[in-house]
Amino acid sequence: MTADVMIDLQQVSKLYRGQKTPAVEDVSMTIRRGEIVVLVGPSGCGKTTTMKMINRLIEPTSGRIMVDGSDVTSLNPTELRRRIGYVIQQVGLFPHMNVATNVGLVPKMLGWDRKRIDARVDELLHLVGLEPGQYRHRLPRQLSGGQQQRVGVVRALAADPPVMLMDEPFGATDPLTRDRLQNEFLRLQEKLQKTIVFVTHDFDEAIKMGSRIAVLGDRSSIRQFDTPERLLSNPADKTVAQFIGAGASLKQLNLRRVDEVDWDEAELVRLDDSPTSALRRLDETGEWAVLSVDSERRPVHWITARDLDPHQDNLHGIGGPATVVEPRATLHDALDAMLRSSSGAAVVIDDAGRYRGTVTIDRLMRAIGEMRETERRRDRPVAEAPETADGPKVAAMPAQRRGARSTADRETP
Ligand SMILES: Nc1ncnc2c1ncn2[C@@H]1O[C@H](COP(=O)(O)OP(=O)(O)OP(=O)(O)O)[C@@H](O)[C@H]1O
Repeated sequence: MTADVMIDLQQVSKLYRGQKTPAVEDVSMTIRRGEIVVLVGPSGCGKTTTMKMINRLIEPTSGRIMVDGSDVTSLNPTELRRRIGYVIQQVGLFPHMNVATNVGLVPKMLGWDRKRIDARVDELLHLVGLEPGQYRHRLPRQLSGGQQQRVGVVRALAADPPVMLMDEPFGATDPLTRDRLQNEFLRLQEKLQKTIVFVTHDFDEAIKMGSRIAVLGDRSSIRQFDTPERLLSNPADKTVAQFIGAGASLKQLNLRRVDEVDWDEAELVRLDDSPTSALRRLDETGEWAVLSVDSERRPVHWITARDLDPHQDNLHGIGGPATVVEPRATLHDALDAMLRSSSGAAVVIDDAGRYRGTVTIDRLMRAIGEMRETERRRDRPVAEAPETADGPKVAAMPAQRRGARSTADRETP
């Protein structure tokens, strides 16, 4: 096993007691350090069984699983917990324990002293935007679903394991919260560089989260194991293509992020400004709307000439809502935000919610046009589109985006 490989499944099978056919049959897969590998496939195909064999929640019937060079069957439970964090959809927080106790559970089992555990808990809560003073003593039922999920994620990170297993970790949350949690997690991952196995039913989520995606068929057979870009552009067979579904080109909106396209500047007005001055700004600039911001420069409303009444004193409560996205959100998220505000623009904000720029529908259309053009170029004969040894070049995909991803790592068995 090379140093680059973190998890190695070697001809792994699982036959549950009393069953005639195995749930997982002869699966081999290598997962590299620092990548997020997503397992997707139809219900019952064996995703969860495959994942749970990695931390021995399920014992394989045959085959071998290596994690960071050690056979998992040789590791004792404490060692397994130290090396592998685990996050599940149902969160699995203990309801009678407060947030701090839940998060500190694994460090406590590992024998850390109180002070070290407390410091680690606070550090982790900060990391996911839960102010320790406010949240460490709350019980899980005193948190929203999204907050519970955040606590579930940091609990798995508590002992800083190099490997994380995540089983539909954001599945139980509403779409908006899910988007936010996904973005937050990707931001965390940029810093933490964990090796992650992630199970989901949702192909869009797979595209968004995965450095590579394994599309599984019956008994966890690997139909294709590839980068999201290559899965979308070169599905290995009809079944994979069907699974990806229609609109592969549009799905690529899940691959590009807001900070990879140019932003525009909105005309900003302050809430205390007068409607007359806002009208003047609209006239002078020829813009269809101005954006009101509060005293912290946080966006509030898009205001058009029609919204303005010169008899009012200020701009409080005037206009339609401005929907916002973070720089690491996908263009798909940005499109969602545009549609929700019907303003034709998503406002980009920083960590503190302050205005940074806008992504307009025109920019988005241009980005889609570029993606289409890249696809067309890719489909042309070799003489026109230079190919790598392993397949066609994915020219327009920014290579710096996710460290572990490369276009030359097709691994279709
Ligand atoms: N404890 C068990 N005993 C017997 N059969 C089981 C057991 N657990 C799972 N199975 C069977 O093994 C197969 C794979 O199950 P698994 O939960 O791994 O699939 P999955 O792809 O994760 O499904 P889903 O997406 O619906 O969660 C299924 O046919 C399931 O019925």
